[in-house]
Amino acid sequence: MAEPMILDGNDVSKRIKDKLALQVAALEQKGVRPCLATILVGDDPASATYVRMKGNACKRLGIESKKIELPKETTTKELLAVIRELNNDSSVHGILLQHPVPSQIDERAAFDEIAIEKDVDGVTTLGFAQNAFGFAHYPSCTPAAILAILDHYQLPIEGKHAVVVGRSPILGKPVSQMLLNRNATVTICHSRTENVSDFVEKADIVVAAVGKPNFIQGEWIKSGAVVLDAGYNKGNIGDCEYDGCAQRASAITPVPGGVGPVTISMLLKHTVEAAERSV
Ligand SMILES: Nc1nc2c(c(=O)[nH]1)N[C@@H](CN(C=O)c1ccc(C(=O)N[C@@H](CCC(=O)O)C(=O)O)cc1)CN2
Repeated sequence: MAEPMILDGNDVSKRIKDKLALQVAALEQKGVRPCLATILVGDDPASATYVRMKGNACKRLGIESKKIELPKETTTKELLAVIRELNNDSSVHGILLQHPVPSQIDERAAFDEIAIEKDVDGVTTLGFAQNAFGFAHYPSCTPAAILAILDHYQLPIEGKHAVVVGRSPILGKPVSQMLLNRNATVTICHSRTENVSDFVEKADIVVAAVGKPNFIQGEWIKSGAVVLDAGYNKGNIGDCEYDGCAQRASAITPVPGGVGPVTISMLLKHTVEAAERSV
């Protein structure tokens, strides 16, 4: 197989941010500065890194970021009160609660406390349902990034067999719905699927969203398939065994530099759009 096309997330991300810079400047003319509130609960170092990356990306684009850090003992009740306060703060356009939260917190209740118009991370039950019907303003950011990469490289979705490995509420499930809404035939594999390789072998588009380093093996990949690796495992290792998958794929996202940077750009994009809608 010829060398695959490398789907360059840093390039896609830069193009998105270049457009956003113009939108931010236009908002400034109207006296509006987009503002994203980030909530980090506890001291998980990876989560702290991702929140910092989001804050830095906001700063570079002229988006305000309001950083809220809560101790790991925070209760659900306390977290809900913080979210309610942000919902009522008209200077805040988007709210991001970093996942995962400590185990004593009811994460679903916390996500669902976010007002739909500020759910720029696409985590509420209502946002999820709107996404399933195909009219969400803000689909969750990694699924949106995967679609943005496919579209940027004009890789066809309609009629293709997409196999999504993983069924998490902010990644596997919503990306499956988005691919279905774009007329792909979608198969979802998960932790109880027997012989995952039997399904991946038939895929034209593979979305790896398992959370297990190097889980998807090169020999599972059909020749010419498009591989999107949404894994962000420790040590910047994706869910796909890259070298093996790249030997068979026609196009593939690297880790790092693939889906990750576009995920952050999607969060910025949604925040700017929320600010535009607030005017
Ligand atoms: N509320 C949310 N929580 C989490 C989400 C999310 O979308 N919303 N996603 C993941 C982690 N994540 C963002 O939060 C994330 C992970 C990795 C990257 C990224 O750009 N990675 C870089 C490499 C990073 C590095 O250099 O250290 C890359 O792939 O190039 C972005 C976002 C879990 N939680």
